[in-house]
Amino acid sequence: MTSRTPLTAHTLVKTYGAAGTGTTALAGVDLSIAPGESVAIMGPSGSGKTTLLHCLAGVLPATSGQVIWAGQDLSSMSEGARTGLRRTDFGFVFQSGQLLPELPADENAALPLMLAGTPRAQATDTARRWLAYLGLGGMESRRPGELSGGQAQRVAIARALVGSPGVVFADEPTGALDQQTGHEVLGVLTEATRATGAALVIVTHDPGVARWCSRTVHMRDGRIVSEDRTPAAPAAQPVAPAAQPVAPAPQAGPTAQPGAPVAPGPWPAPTAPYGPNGTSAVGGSNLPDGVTVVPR
Ligand SMILES: Nc1ncnc2c1ncn2[C@@H]1O[C@H](COP(=O)(O)OP(=O)(O)OP(=O)(O)O)[C@@H](O)[C@H]1O
Repeated sequence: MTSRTPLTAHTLVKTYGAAGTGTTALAGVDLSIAPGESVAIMGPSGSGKTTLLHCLAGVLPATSGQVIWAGQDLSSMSEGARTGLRRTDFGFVFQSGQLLPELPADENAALPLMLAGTPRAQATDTARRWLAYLGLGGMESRRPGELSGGQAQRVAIARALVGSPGVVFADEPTGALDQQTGHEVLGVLTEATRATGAALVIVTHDPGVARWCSRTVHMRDGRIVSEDRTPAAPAAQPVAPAAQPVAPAPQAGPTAQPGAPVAPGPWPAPTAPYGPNGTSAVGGSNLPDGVTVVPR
C-alpha cells in the first residue's frame, strides 16, 4: 500500500508543440489534493482538464512547474520512473474501461498486481474479492464483450483499486454510459475509493458529479478559475448487517477473524458517500461487517 500523502501541483504549465508556437493547455495551475479527498475537475472543452489529470498522474511531463507526490517531483522524473510510480501509487479509470478484450474480468482486474510482480493466483484472488465487493460476484470469468457497459466500468474500478493506490484518476469515467448507469458507477467509484483511503480525481462534464465529490474545481483556458466544496453528507449509520461478504484487503485478502467484526484490512474506516440520501453506492450488502461509516 502506498503512503497517504497530498498530491500538489505548483505553477503547472503544459505547452503542446514547439515553444512559442504551440498550444498552452495549462497556464499556471496550483492545486493540492489531500489524502482521501475526492476532487472533480470541470470546465469547457479544451480548458485543460485532461491535460491537468495527465500531468498530475505523471502520464505527461509538465513544461514547467512541479507535481509533488510522496516528496518527489514527477515533472523531473524520467519516463521510466514515472511509469513505475504510476503502477504502484496510482489507479486509472478511463471513459470506456480499456479492458483487455481477451482476458476474463478477474485477470483484467488483477493486471496491476501482476505487473507489480504479485503471483497470478494471489493477484486474481484479490481481484475476485474486489469484483465481489463491487457487485460482480459470479462474473469473474466473463470477458469484457460479455459485460454491460456499467459492469465493464466496475471491472475497471476494481483494476484501479486492486493495487491499493494513493490516488485514483478517472477521466470521464461515466461518459459512455446512460445517466442512471453512469450515476451508479460514479457512486461505486467514489465510495469504493473512499473506503480505501485513496484520493480521487475525476474529470467530468456532468455537474451532478459534484454530489459525489468533496470538491469541484472549475477550469478555463488552462487555469483554475473557481472551486466549490460540497457540504459534508449527514452522518450515516453503520451500514453492514451481520454476515456480509468481506471487503477485499489489498493483496493480502480479508483480514477478518471468524466471528469478529470485519475491518477493511489496513484501510482507514470508510466515510459516508456524498450520493443522494447518503446511501451506499457499493451496496450496503457488500460493505464489510462492522464498519462504521462516518462523514469525512
Ligand atoms: N496532444 C496534443 N497536442 C496538441 N494539443 C493538444 C494535445 N492534447 C490537447 N491539446 C490541446 O490542449 C488544450 C487542452 O486540451 P485538454 O484535452 O486538456 O482539454 P479538456 O478540457 O480535457 O477538453 P475536453 O473536455 O474536450 O476533453 C486544447 O486546446 C487541446 O486542443
